[in-house]
Amino acid sequence: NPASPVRDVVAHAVKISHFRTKSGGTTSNFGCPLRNVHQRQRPTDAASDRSMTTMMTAARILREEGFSLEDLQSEAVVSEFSRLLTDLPGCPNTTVMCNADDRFRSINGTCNNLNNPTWGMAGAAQRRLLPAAYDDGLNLPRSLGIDGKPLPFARKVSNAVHRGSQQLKSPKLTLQAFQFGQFLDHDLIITPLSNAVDDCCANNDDLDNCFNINFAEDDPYLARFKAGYCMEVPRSSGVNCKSPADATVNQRQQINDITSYIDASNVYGSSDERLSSLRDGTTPFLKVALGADGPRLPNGDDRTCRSDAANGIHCGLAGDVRVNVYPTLMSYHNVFMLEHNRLAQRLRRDIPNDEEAFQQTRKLLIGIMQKIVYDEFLPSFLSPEAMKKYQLSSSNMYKYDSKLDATIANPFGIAYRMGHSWIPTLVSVYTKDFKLFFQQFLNETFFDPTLTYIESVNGAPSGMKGLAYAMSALESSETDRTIEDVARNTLFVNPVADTSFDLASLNIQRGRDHGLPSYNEYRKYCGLSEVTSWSTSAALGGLVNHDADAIIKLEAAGYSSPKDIDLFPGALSEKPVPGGDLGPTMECIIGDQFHRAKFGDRFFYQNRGTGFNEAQQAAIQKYSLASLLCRNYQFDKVQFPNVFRLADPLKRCHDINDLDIGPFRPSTGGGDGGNDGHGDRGGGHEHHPRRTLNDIIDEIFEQQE
Ligand code: HEM
Ligand SMILES: [Ca+2]
Repeated sequence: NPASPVRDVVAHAVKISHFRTKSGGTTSNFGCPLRNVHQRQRPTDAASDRSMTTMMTAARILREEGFSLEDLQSEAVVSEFSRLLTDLPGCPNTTVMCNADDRFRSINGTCNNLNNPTWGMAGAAQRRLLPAAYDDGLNLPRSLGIDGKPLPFARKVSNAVHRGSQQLKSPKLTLQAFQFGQFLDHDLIITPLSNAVDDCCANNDDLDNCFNINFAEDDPYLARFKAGYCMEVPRSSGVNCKSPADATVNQRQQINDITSYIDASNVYGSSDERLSSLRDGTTPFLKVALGADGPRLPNGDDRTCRSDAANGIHCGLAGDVRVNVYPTLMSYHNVFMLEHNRLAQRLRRDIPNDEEAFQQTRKLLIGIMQKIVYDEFLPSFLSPEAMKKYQLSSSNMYKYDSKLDATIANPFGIAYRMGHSWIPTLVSVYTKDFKLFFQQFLNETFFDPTLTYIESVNGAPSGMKGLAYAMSALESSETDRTIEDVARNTLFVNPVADTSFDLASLNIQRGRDHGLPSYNEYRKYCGLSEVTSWSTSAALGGLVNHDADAIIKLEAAGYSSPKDIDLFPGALSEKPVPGGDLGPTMECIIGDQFHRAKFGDRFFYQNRGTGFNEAQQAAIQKYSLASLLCRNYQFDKVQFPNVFRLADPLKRCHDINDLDIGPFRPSTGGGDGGNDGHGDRGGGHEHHPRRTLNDIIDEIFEQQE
């Protein structure tokens, strides 16, 4: 009877675990660079991570004692774990109560799907497309190939596949695509890291919590990565759950800490607490700080970036915790926050109730974000075939499908890192007429908001705006398997500690950490041919999706079988689908996720009941990111209608219409005549005798124009 030794065994494991992790828990800023990126949102997480470790240790002991994987799924074992380990992170429970009449989406994504209220919520386990391929079937990272030989080191794959000619420019995409791409990612997913141990390099063998990238040989490109160097990689936090792909097995699943819907959670946060830290009291506005060049993102905790408070350089605060990672990302957070306040200023005149005005503004901004994603961003790099297959264009008929789970797919979190290929070598600040003002190596600016503080004096652009001008003046890096050395060799470089990171290696390692099966398995999942041979003739014959060079590089990476290739390097090496920038496996994983984020979102802007009516939809569809940038950052001219497309002509902002706010007014439903882009700014105080900080800032803003 497998139940009888359970108590003893689990108790034993608990003891071992407490001994091992007694020092764990707190994270200090700039200790572990990756923890700074993936900052946790809940204070109790370290305890949950330790309980998870205990459970996994106990599971291993049980297996050594002859328990099968199936025994471990038994009610007796599962309930004993939950009894002893009160902090054991649970799978999302399904007892959330919903009100079907709620007019606005919840802040944490619950109750979007009324039959499955936890779908897409913040804190949900990521959705698997295929059963996990953990070494032990439960928890340990995928480290072995199909013949049982170890997979090549992630860094070795990175050197062979992702290193290449630097600074090749995309012939199609402006740098706006790169930055909006990351900003959008930060609306969709953040995978929290295990906090069970503080120092992963000192706990290299603790595979429950750490999966460092180790070097057994001299690295050919950087002395820093010498034999024995440990690139510190905490594992993603685990929850012990069943996945939809393999509903019979409880196994380690990864979490998404933010809402999976495109709901501007990067602007508003994914919890009430975060929203209330961002909102200006109970007014319809978001908080701002008063910068030298007008309102800007409010100040956050100065320990969350390389701040310099003595010189007025502060970290920013936004809906997503990664706002400070990189200055142009911050510039995007900033412009969407400003847009919220601009729209709120216009809407509040007709909506006297502050809460209603806030929610209506939020809903409108989300609609605008969705329009930009589906009609501007995705078609700038997905093939027409994928756009059609996944019905991504707003011109497709819309019908909400309550059977579609929009929860982020685990492999999407790896595949969508294709945007790392767009990362440029330099971060630039340009003037309004697209002349270079300042340039710096991108990796020198990580976690450093200084560039956003450049003041607009003596011909200088303001920092937030100048970063945005540069993104229209420049190209993204070419969409290919090459990742610039600023991210591949010197990501988060620390010359004092003599440490550095490689983003490509991390993407590969993270896929193995999550137990993602090989690239070949995803090809099969997507209905594509298998990768069966290294021979270039076979690659060119049977595998028309590969360029010959790619297959040689993948072989040189040291995989013993082509069936072992990891998802990220394999899918990023594919030959693009005609008319698009990505190969068929990327398009399959990314296309399906965006299909779900559209048709599986009950509050999608095109869903008439809960979204917008026809006139409102039409107004949103006429608006554009180009116009939004014009209004808030006072561009002179910008690519129009699609800022992501290099080929689109530069149009003067003066000639680009503002959003027609008329259809969003509750009573009139008529046009507002505000299409000159200026007409609707002033005089918004009649209905609101109390002047908010935003009113004052707005006045300053208007005086400057
Ligand atoms: C300055 C540019 C960028 C830097 C420095 C950067 C850095 C990072 C880092 C350090 C991680 C975590 C890696 C790990 O621990 O596994 C990450 C994750 C990720 N990145 Fe980037 N990235 C950048 C741009 C982009 C872009 C342009 C995109 C997409 C268009 C993107 C998509 C993603 C995605 C989807 C993840 C996974 C997020 C999660 O699950 O938590 N990133 N990035
Ligand atoms: Ca979201």
